[in-house]
Amino acid sequence: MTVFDDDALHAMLAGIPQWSGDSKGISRTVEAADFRTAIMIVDDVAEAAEEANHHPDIDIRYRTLTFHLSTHSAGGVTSADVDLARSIDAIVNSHGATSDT
Ligand SMILES: C[C@H](O)[C@H](O)[C@H]1CNC2=NC(N)=NC(=O)C2=N1
Repeated sequence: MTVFDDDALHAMLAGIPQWSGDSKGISRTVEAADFRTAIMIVDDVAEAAEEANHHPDIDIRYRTLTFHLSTHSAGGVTSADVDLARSIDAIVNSHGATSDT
């Protein structure tokens, strides 16, 4: 899988504006209504990750979740990360969570 260089990544990030990062990895932090909702989001993301065979690193702090995406095997950010970012955005939206800014 092709790793995005800085220019390509910058262009990709324009399509997933809630994500930021660099060529090593991208991340997004969200805040859920409560801890249970945060864990439900993690559970749904786990399903999406298994389906895609592509897995995020997830940091859980009470109701704040941070998702980190990179393609370990490729050593950078690839289209698999951008695809999973879009899936995570949809899941987060479906649970009414918002970006923690
Ligand atoms: C064997 C299996 O396909 C690999 O280990 C997959 C699983 N999930 C993965 N997830 C991520 N983020 N990067 C990978 O390189 C990766 N590799």
